[in-house]
Amino acid sequence: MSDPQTNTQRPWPAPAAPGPLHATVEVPGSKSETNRALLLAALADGSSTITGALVSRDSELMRAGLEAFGTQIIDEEGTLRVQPANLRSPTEPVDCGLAGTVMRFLPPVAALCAGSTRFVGDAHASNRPNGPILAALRQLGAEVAGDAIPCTVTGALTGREAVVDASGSSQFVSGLLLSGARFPRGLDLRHEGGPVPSRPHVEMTMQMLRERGVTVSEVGEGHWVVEPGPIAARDVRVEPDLTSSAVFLGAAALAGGSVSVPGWPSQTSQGGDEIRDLLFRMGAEVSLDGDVLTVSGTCRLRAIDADLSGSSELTPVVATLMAFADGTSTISGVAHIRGHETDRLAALETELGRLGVQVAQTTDGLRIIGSEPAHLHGALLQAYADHRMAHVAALAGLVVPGVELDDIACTSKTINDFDGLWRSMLAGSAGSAGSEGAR
Ligand SMILES: O=C(O)C1=C[C@@H](OP(=O)(O)O)[C@@H](O)[C@H](O)C1
Ligand SMILES: C=C(OP(=O)(O)O)C(=O)O
Repeated sequence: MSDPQTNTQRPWPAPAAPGPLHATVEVPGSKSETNRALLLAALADGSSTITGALVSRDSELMRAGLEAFGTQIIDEEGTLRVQPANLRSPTEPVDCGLAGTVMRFLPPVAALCAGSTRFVGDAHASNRPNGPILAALRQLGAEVAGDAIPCTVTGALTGREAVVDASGSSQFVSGLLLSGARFPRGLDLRHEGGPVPSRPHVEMTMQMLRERGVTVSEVGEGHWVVEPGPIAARDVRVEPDLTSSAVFLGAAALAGGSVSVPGWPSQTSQGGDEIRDLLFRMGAEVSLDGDVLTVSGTCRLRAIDADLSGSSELTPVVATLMAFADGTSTISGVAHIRGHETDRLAALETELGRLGVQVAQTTDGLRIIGSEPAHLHGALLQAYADHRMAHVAALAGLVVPGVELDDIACTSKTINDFDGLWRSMLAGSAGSAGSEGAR
C-alpha cells in the first residue's frame, strides 16, 4: 500500500467557512475498534462479521497484514466476513504504514507463528517507539531483531510473564492483551514506568476481549492477566470514530452554526467521547438527541485548561480551537504524543506559530494564547504525514484567509475522502440562514 508521503501534491487551499455552518456529517467507523475487531476475528474460533468497519489506510493495512497471516476477509456489501485460518508467517514483509495499531498489534500475532515475519513501514514509522512491546515479546520467548520498524519477529512463545514500559503508548499493553489469550500460557503483564497514557484504549481492549469470552483483568494498577483460551467469534457493529468527528464538530464551535454527527453511542469506550465535554467547556452548545450529537457554535471560544491524558488524539484539534479562544489555554498529560505520527507538540508549536499564534511547549503539553482571527495570517502549513496535523489547517482555514497545507493525502490514514467530506460539510452550509456569523 502506497505511502502518501511519496505523493507530489500541490498545496491544498483550506476552504473558508461560507457563513454559519449547517451540516450533518456521517463520520466513518472507529479506527481503534475496527482494527481490534479485525484482529480478534482473525484469532477467533469461527467466522465473524464486522459491520460499519472503517475503510481507510490504517484499516486496509491491518486487513492486508492479517490476510498475509492466512486470514480470509471478504467484503459482503459493506459487511466484512472474517474467516480465521491456521496462522502462518507471511512470505512478504508486512507493511505497517504509519499505523500505531498495526505496528503494535501485529508483532504479537507474528509471535504465534513458528517462522519469521518482517515488519516494514513508512519513512516516519521508524521514529515511532516500538522497543517496549518488542522487548516484552523477547521476554515471552520470541526472537526479535530490531527495536523499531523495520523489525523481524520469530515465534513461538513459551513464557507467560512480561514487563513493559507503556508510558510511551497504551498500544504496547493493548497489543499484548489482544493476542494474549492465544499465547500457550496466557499472559501476565506488568507495566513499569511513568503513567500509561490513553487509558480508555486499554479499557476498549479489555471490553472487546470480554465480549468474546476471554478472561482478562487488571489485577492491580498496571498489572494485567489474560487466561489462555479461545476467542469467541462474534458479529459486531463498529461505532463512528469519535476522535475523527472532532474536526467537524470543532468547525461549528469555531465558525458558528451547527454540525451534527449521527450514530453517537450512548455508552462507549472511545476516548474521543471527551470532545463533547471539551467543546462545552469552550463555550459551544452540545446536545445529544437520540443518537445524534449536535454542536452549535456561539462564535466565542473560552480558554480552558485541558488534561488530555485519556484522549491525546484530540490534541491537534483542541489546540487549534484554543488558538482562537479568549485567553490563555493549556493542554497537559500528553508528553507521549511526541511519539505519535510526528512529534505533535513540536509540530503544533511550529505550525500554529506560522499563523501568528503564540504557542509554547511545556514538559507534557502546550500553552496557547488565543487570538482573534483578524490578528492571524495565512501560511503554508506542513502536515508531517500526520492526518491530525492536516485537521489543524482545515480548521484554521475556516476563519483565517490564505491557509494552505502541503499534504492533504495523509488524511487517508483514518478518513478516505477527508477533502470531499469537508467540502460537503461546507457546501451544505453555504447559503444556510443563521443568526450567528462565521468568524
Ligand atoms: O489503541 C488504540 O487504538 C490507540 C491508542 C492511542 O495510542 P497512544 O496510547 O499511543 O496515545 C491513540 O492515541 C491511538 O490513536 C489509537
Ligand atoms: C496516534 C494516532 O494514531 P496511531 O493509531 O497510528 O497511533 C492517531 O490517530 O491520532
